[in-house]
Amino acid sequence: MPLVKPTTVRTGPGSETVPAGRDPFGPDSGRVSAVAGPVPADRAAGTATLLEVTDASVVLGGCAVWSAVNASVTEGEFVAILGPNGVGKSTLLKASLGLLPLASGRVRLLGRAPGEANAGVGYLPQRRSFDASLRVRGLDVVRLGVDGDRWGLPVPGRRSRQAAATVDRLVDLVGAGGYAHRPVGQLSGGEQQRLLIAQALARGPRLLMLDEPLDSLDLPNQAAVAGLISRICREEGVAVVMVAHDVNPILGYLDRVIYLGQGGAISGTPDEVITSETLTRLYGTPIEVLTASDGRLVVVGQPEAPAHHSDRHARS
Ligand SMILES: Nc1ncnc2c1ncn2[C@@H]1O[C@H](COP(=O)(O)OP(=O)(O)OP(=O)(O)O)[C@@H](O)[C@H]1O
Repeated sequence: MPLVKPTTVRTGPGSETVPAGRDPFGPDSGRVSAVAGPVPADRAAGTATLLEVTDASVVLGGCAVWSAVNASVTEGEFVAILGPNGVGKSTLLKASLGLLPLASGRVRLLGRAPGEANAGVGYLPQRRSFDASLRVRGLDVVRLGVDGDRWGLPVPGRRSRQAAATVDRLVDLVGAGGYAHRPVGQLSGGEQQRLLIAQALARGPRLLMLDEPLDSLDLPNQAAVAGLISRICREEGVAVVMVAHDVNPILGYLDRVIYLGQGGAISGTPDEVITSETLTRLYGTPIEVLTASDGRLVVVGQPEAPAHHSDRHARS
């Protein structure tokens, strides 16, 4: 029987999306300005359920990736999806977005069926990087998030100015002003990641879904990008669901974690979930969680992914 501890589901006032072409942070947007100060406490700590996964399962290539998963994300929360390689962390994001089908159960994203509300979600897929020879500027990468759906067609003057202003605000927000004019292929991994986060914020999403945004960054850059994501969550009121291999760079910022194991998931606060007892129960094998002298958590004995999942990235 899968080990699943359903998360608390709080209900709220439903959802809305920002129509394409409107400045997502403009005065009529209902959104918090990308350069404004902290959001009011009631907005940052809202009660609307943005993502609700109920008794869900996904089957890929004839094999169950996970089943009977329950999880939720509430407005303003910072939630990490954790677990070993191949356990289905990216699959949970993709199924939530309607990019992969559910075999059973239900997902509601911003109060709607998967795929119906994606304009209100900023999604950063796994392992995006730019070829070193790419001459496109960082600014243009962010701009693609604002009006990339127009496939290069010219936009009227006022909308073009609005889009440029939005790009400027987003570049400031992620601290990329010093290098956004340079070709993106020449930027460091951390700089590229900041620009991609700005792109994901371009439509003024209520929810950011980030798939291993700290992957392949060095420790100082992991800390800096983790701090940036937390600031976006707290100050802009954008909920964050982030897939991570290592919880340590984000541990101090997290409201909750969803820990995936073979057959199910457990969610709760990091203190509740990342314990020897809970992970041993999830994996059905002895797991030890050790705390290093600097406060970092080390999970010992975590099982590897099932063998049939070894070619996962080739097919996703
Ligand atoms: N399109 C697909 N067809 C068949 N199997 C797939 C497909 N996409 C993913 N899988 C399998 O589903 C499993 C879960 O993949 P997923 O990428 O979600 O894992 P993950 O936990 O995010 O892994 P990692 O930590 O390595 O990124 C993988 O082992 C993979 O082999």
